[in-house]
Amino acid sequence: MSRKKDISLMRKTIVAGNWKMNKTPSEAKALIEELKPLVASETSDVVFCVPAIDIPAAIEAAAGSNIAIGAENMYFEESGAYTGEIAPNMLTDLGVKYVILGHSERREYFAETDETVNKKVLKAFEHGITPIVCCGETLAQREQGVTIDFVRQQIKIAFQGVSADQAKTAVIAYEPIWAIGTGKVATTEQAQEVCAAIRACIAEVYDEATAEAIRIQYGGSVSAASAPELFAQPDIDGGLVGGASLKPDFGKIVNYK
Ligand SMILES: O=C(CO)COP(=O)(O)O
Repeated sequence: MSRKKDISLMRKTIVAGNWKMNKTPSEAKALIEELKPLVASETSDVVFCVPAIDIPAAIEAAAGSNIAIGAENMYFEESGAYTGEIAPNMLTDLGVKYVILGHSERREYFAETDETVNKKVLKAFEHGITPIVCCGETLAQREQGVTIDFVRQQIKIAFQGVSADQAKTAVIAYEPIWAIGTGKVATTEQAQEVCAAIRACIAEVYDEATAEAIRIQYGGSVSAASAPELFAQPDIDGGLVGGASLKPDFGKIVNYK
């Protein structure tokens, strides 16, 4: 299914940084102060997803700017005996607006499954937090030619029980695992092909209007050099940026036009 660029213009670009396990609270404050003027933008939504312990400092440092603060993970219960976990209401209490769910590093190192990702997605919506739902294939899966089937399956499970109105507000991040932190960015064609397939999957599960509204990011070694071409693709509405989100280059990625 191919769609015209003029349709994609209706979706506002969203560029999110994923800091991963980097920066102490005081370093977070300093970095946000440094990047704040660089990421000012009228055309893109800008999100900094930071380690949970950095959230209060990040919220304070970002106050009055266009930066929204996101979390990198959360649990799917509001309270209870879940040592070490962070509840959605703890995040909203601080002013968190977004949460990354199902990042491949969480799936690989912390045993997250499509089913736990789905529970978290439902909980995020219940609490008014916009989920950034991650999906993406391994290099072996790409070489076996199963990328699209695999990603479709991840998305279908992640969105089980999510209403069309909720799905319209969600963000999906397509991050091929082989492109994360490797400097090996997917080609524009590869990224566009899978993002278009994700949008077609959303159209199948819901309807065209939902598919046209949902925002789909590409992630995996996004840089100031690769962002303009990637983000100009009809089905790519911005990026989820790791390493480059910790540097002044992030400003160039946000203001890629
Ligand atoms: O995992 C990523 C963002 O979530 C991508 O990381 P890099 O941009 O460092 O490759």
